[in-house]
Amino acid sequence: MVELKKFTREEVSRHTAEEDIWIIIDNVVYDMSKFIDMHPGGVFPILEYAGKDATEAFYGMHRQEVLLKYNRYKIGTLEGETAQITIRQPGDNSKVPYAEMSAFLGYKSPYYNDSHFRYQAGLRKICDELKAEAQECDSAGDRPSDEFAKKLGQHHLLAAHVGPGPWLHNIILPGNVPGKEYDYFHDMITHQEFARWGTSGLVAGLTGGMTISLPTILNYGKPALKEKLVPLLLSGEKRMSLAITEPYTGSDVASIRTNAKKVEGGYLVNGVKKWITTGRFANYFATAVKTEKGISMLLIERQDGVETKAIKTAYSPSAGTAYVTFENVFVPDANLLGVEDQGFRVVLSVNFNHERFMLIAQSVSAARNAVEECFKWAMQRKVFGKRLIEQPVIRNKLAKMIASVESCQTWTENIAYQMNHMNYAEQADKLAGPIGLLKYHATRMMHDVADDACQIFGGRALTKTGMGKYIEDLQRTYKFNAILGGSEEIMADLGVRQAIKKFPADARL
Ligand code: HEM
Repeated sequence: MVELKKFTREEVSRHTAEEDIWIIIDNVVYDMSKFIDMHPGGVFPILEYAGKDATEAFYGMHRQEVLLKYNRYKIGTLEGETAQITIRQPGDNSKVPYAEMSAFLGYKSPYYNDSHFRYQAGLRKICDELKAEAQECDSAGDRPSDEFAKKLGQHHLLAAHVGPGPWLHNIILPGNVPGKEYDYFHDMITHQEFARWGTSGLVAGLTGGMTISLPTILNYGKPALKEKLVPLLLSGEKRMSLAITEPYTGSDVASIRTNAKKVEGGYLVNGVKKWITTGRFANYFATAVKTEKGISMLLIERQDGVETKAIKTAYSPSAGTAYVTFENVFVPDANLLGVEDQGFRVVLSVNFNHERFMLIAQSVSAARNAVEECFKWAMQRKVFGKRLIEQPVIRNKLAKMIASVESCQTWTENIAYQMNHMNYAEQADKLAGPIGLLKYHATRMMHDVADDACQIFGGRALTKTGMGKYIEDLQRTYKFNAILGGSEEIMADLGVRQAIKKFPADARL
């Protein structure tokens, strides 16, 4: 590594002309001469700090990542002074209180073992390294590239999104974790780490559609279909969507109108599907159709007669949310998933418990990220000569945010523990209600956290780049988790109805 030059503060103070302008941030000296005319904040703010220490002013207006991006203007460090501010490196866990799950901040936990810690550390590094690319794609609204999807595939992270199961058994996951060890705590960590990107649209587009649709092939696909498609989907070479909802019907699967007419060797499908995540760029659609005596599930490959149109939603077009039209599309018998007219079973294999668990983990993580953002901002932002954190109203908002995030995390961990120790049938019997209630609670929590975080960040929470960019994403997109995978009202009602079923007939006040 090249040793940086050492300067005294007095030496820096002599570089104040526009064509020869130096500034100090922490213990580092930057030469702004070539950058000043390109500075997005204009020439004047930099001129004001010419030759001076701009640390406090800089951190009042920029995220730390700006320094990493413009590292090339660094020319030296201050003689005899050490850094007071740590520059976060890819893979680092935060040391800010409540910014990580407590077990990852040195607190005791009955749940986590070495495999979970190793996995989180390995995954954090990968996610941090891919973060800038993910954020660029999400804000441009682009289709996540094949190269990007394949990077996830190479680390087996598409397979990890689907949850614990045999598809992970012969692979090694980040942190050198054998896939066989992958349990619902690893799974929770997967969804939490990806949520830290603050790109809910892109994550939905890259992983969401596949996570909820692939189980239909894994559980009900014919062996030849499975053998051919699963490797392509888990490596990121192909994309897949679940196509159930229609303009006429959301959760009410029985009322779908997309129709499959039996013809020789297969089916002829006609109909429309709406709100299909990943649909705009999916190669395959696990599609609910009406057949002669019931609902069936067909795997439809993109071909002539399949049209996908983007639906403009509040989150990034990278989600690939689509309106899908099937017009006289021939689907061979080999692509029937499960048994004709018994598609409900296949729909159930999508495992709504797992989908909801994923949404819960993402919600808690996005809210926890907001806690860290707000805590840092409140500590460094000065208004009327005082740091924000010195205002009791700000501390009160932070307290509410922290308490609600921690309570949701603790409940999520309890659910993960139950999922680890119950088979599918027991989970379906005992956990549908609690998971429904937790999803309802987690997204209500997100609503409150997004609201408080916005008030703490002010106008910056309404700005897509800069200091408040994560808060802006949270407040614009948190409603997706409150609606997708079962709306809050349905989740809350499901929780209580399940509890009523288990209410003892002999219980009285
Ligand atoms: C290494 C030195 C610096 C670099 C690389 C840099 C870079 C940037 C960048 C990339 C932005 C756009 C940020 C965004 O959208 O979030 C920005 C905005 C800005 N910068 Fe700097 N900057 C530097 C130093 C300074 C200093 C010393 C000041 C003095 C106070 C300053 C004041 C501003 C202001 C006022 C804005 C606009 C902020 C806003 O819209 O809220 N910058 N700077």
